Amino acid sequence: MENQVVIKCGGSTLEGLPASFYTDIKELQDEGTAVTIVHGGGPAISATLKQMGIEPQFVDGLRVTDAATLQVAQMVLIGQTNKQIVSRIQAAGGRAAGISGIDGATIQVVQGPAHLGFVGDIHCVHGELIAALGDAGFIPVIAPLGIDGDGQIYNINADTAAGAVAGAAGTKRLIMVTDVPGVMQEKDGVRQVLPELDKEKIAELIADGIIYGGMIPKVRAALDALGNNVEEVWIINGYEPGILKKVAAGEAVGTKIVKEGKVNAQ
Ligand SMILES: Nc1ncnc2c1ncn2[C@@H]1O[C@H](COP(=O)(O)OP(=O)(O)O)[C@@H](O)[C@H]1O
Ligand SMILES: CC(=O)N[C@@H](CCC(=O)OP(=O)(O)O)C(=O)O
Repeated sequence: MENQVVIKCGGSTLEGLPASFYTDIKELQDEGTAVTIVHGGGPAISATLKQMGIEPQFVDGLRVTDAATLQVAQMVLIGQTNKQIVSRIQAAGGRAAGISGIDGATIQVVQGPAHLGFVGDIHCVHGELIAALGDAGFIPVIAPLGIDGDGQIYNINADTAAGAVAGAAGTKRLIMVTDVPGVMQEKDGVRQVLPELDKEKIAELIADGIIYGGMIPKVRAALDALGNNVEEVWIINGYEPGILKKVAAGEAVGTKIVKEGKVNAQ
């Protein structure tokens, strides 16, 4: 299909996404857009870790992943979150198939920085399994785990995974669905959405602590995707009814991440 979109569903939103969100995904597919979903599940992983008496730890929005944490991440991402999304798309009348980046070595990684433990740096994306599912009429739903050349499994931030999948597939649009209306900054005492951001502005906002935590991997993955020929990256709020259709129609919603020097005056 000509028209491709990767939609990253953040774990922050999964419990609260309206049924219409999944109907919109099905309709986009019906209208001829090849939709691939990459999902997170950070809050659910953290909740399970806490139930087990393990305190979650993050560095710049990335989870420090020891062997026990990796097991929990696999259990939650594959066993819980992935199937939740697949079942909701199917309840909306669509057909979806859940995999993780482990299957078909779809997301090939190497060990990332040692202090993060089993967190993979993406080496390459093998898109054959995603393409095969799409060609057979299924919406691929991908959990953010990867595998190295020795068969070791790694945890991957879902924003990073989505950016890499979009870049490898030559996708036009990457839509990051989260629980806030976009990247926000306080202006005149009011928190406002920044409609456009480029690399320079993002670096400034991270340095000033205005972009922090889980928003850091999101904006970094957005910039990486633009560097890999993805044309448009959006950060939007999944709770807003009809938001996917608004993006598809080119309406100005959320924050659009643009290539360096292309930011419009605000
Ligand atoms: N400048 C910012 N504007 C909006 N949200 C921000 C900003 N900086 C950090 N955040 C945080 O990033 C969160 C979204 O990232 P994350 O929790 O990882 O969500 P997701 O699970 O959707 O990936 C927001 O809920 C907010 O707490
Ligand atoms: C390495 C790393 O941070 N992995 C993430 C994977 C899930 C994720 O990214 O979920 P969200 O999109 O909901 O944040 C984690 O363990 O939380």
